[in-house]
This record gives sequence, C-alpha cells and structure tokens, in this order.
Amino acid sequence: MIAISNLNFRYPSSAFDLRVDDLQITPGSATAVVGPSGSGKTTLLNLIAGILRPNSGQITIEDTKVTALPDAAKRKFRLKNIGMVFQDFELIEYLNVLDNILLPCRINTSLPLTVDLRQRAEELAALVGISSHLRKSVTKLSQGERQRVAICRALLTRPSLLLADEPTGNLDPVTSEQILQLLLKTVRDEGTTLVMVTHDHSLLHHFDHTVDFEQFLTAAAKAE
Ligand SMILES: Nc1ncnc2c1ncn2[C@@H]1O[C@H](COP(=O)(O)OP(=O)(O)OP(=O)(O)O)[C@@H](O)[C@H]1O
Repeated sequence: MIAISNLNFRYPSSAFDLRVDDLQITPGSATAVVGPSGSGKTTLLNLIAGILRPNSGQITIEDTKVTALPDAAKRKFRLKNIGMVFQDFELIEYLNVLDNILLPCRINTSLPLTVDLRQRAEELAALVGISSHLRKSVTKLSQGERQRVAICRALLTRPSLLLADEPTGNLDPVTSEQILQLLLKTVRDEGTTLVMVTHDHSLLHHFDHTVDFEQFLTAAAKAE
C-alpha cells in the first residue's frame, strides 16, 4: 500500500501549493493519474519517490515511512524498490542504448552487472522494439525510441513500484498500446504497483483505479 496523508508541498520559488489529505494506492494494482497540466502530477511522483521532500505530511510505502528517512536511506530505498520513467526520460547522452538500460547497475553499487541482467536488458529491448538500436548513441534516437529506452531501464530490476510519467506520450497509438500492455503485464505477472500519469483518457479503462488531480486543486487554482 502507498499511503499519503496530510501532504503539503510548495516549491520555494513558486506559488504552487499541493495538498493531498488522504490518498491510498493498492499494491499490485495499476493506477492512472490524470488532471490538468500544472496540477502537480509529476510533483506527486517525485514526492512518492523521495526525490522531493514535502513541507509536511507523510508518505508510507508498504512498511517504510519514506518521508521520515534520511536522504541516503531514501536513495537506497528508491534504488532497491522503485523504477521511474521520467517525463523527459533522463537518459545519459554519452552512453549507448544498452548502457542506458543497464544504468541502475552503474549507480547502485549493490547491483552487480550480471549475465542475467544483461540478458534481461536485451529481452526488454526486444519487447519494446528497439533491439536494433542497442549499440547506438541515445542521441541518434527519435523521442519515441528514447522513451522506450527509459521504460526498459525502469523495468530492468523488476521494481515493486513503477512510477511512470506519461510513458506513452511520444508514441504512435499502436506502440502506445503495446507499451501499456507491457506495463500492465508487469503488474499482473510480477505484482508490481504501477502509478502512471497520462493525458490520454482513452487508456483509462485498462487501469484498476484512476486518481484525478482536479480534486487536489485549490479554489484559487481553479479560478485562474
Ligand atoms: N522545479 C520547480 N520549481 C518551481 N515550480 C515548479 C517546479 N516544477 C514544477 N513547478 C510548478 O509546479 C506546478 C506543478 O507542476 P507539475 O509538473 O507537477 O504538474 P503536472 O500536473 O505534472 O503538469 P503536466 O501535465 O503539464 O506535466 C506547476 O505550476 C509548475 O509550474
């Protein structure tokens, strides 16, 4: 269970004010996060991942009170348990596609690069249709191909929680459907909890739950 209570977050230099009094996400389920641009969806993913620290309130993932962990423990928890697909992918430009997918092994010292992990990277690349690009620089890829590299990287370590920020945003409808099916299969087969931001309401029927950020907008923000 991801349990969020009495959460408040403000960026130091912005009037944006996110308040989430009570939100619970069931483990092993697929949750879509929708809502107006600028309503705080990406911010919430970064708060759940412990990349941002709330001004007040709590986020608990299973038995771990993420908001109470010191920074080093938070990072360790994130590397072990959470896969992230960022909106801007955050690929490393000087690494090729395969090495970008294998990046968790470089940044997590307790995750050695094994033959099995390399094989998993190659299998994931095949599943999302980028096998022929494995030795290419990521700078030579289209946006949709870069997005698929980011998805493979997030799935590499079989995380128990997958936070994905518009992971199908740059893909054509057929590829988008294939990627979504891969993410949902991960939920069904591996018990992964998926929290996915999307603007595509035609995808919502695939999800177990939908969280609409409209509910978190303050009256002032709605009036803008
Ligand atoms: N680093 C930052 N510093 C200051 N303000 C920020 C920062 N990042 C985001 N914001 C502001 O916080 C608000 C929420 O942004 P966020 O990216 O979470 O929204 P979103 O719902 O994910 O939007 P979109 O659907 O357009 O991706 C916006 O008003 C944005 O301008």
